[in-house]
Amino acid sequence: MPAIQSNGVTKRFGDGVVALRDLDLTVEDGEIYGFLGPNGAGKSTTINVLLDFIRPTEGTATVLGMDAQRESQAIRARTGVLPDGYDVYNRLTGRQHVEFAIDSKETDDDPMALLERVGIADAADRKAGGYSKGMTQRLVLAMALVGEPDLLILDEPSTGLDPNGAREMRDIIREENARGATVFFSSHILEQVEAVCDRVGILRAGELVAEDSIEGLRQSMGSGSTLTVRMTAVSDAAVAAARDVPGVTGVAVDGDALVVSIQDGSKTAVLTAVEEAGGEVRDFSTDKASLEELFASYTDGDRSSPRRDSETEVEA
Ligand SMILES: Nc1ncnc2c1ncn2[C@@H]1O[C@H](COP(=O)(O)OP(=O)(O)OP(=O)(O)O)[C@@H](O)[C@H]1O
Repeated sequence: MPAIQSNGVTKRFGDGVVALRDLDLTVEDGEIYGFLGPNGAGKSTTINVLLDFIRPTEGTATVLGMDAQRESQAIRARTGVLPDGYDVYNRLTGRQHVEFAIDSKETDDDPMALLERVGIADAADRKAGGYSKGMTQRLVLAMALVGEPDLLILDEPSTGLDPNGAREMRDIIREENARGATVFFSSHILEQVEAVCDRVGILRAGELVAEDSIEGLRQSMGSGSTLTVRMTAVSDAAVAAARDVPGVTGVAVDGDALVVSIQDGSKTAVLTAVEEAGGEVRDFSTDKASLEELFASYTDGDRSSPRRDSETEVEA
């Protein structure tokens, strides 16, 4: 049974904004799934539908095998949520926030142990209204961890965190997953996703445009990698030989180096061809398509504007 499944979910807001368009999403039990997309792609809207904070215009979703609309309370009892822009209670302390979550979920967690885990134990008895952005994010994470949830849904979990905080967040995601939790998190910070995810889905203007492992996405994009071959001297014969290798999509000369765009698997063939053409290879290196390029290739040209259509529905 998948941990999350959406079937043809469409969400229209007023003004004809189509935030989600026929979204079919499957997150398997036990995986860490990164939900990527530029601003306005529909990530938070998806999460809000899964948690029944908003209702889809069309389609259905299940979470932990339960209907997202009809069984939302039972879902939330087994899910830890870090929502986008959670408002803390200014006059309650961090410890009181966690105690509140423990009472709501009727668990026997130790609030201090949770605050320790997210790195804000020393601020436990300060009012949360005085917390910095990153401290607030850590506090909300501590609340999400209450009760060892089966599923963690984290909306942009690294927002406001310094590099140490972002690393600690990744560690916690891995620990929770090792304990058995499924983790679904949204992000536009690509390194976060690459570092921890089993699979990623890329959302663009409310549609899932790609879904795979990072490695799988790289391969399917077909941009392969760039092979830089440093030579004693670059000859026309070496350039021609490299160009003739199947899988080579481009060859440029940069000083004493050949810069060859290749599909995965063509590297050895290029080196052999260059040497057979009389070239002397001093050394070589490969650069994979960067994650930034990968992301841009799926989302370019539509950073913020969702599609619009003529049908409108005003959100209650
Ligand atoms: N309550 C609402 N009323 C009207 N439009 C909305 C509402 N909530 C979201 N939208 C619109 O739906 C689209 C998707 O927004 P959403 O917040 O889901 O994107 P996101 O991928 O989470 O973006 P970000 O990375 O900026 O948080 C946007 O165009 C947004 O303006």
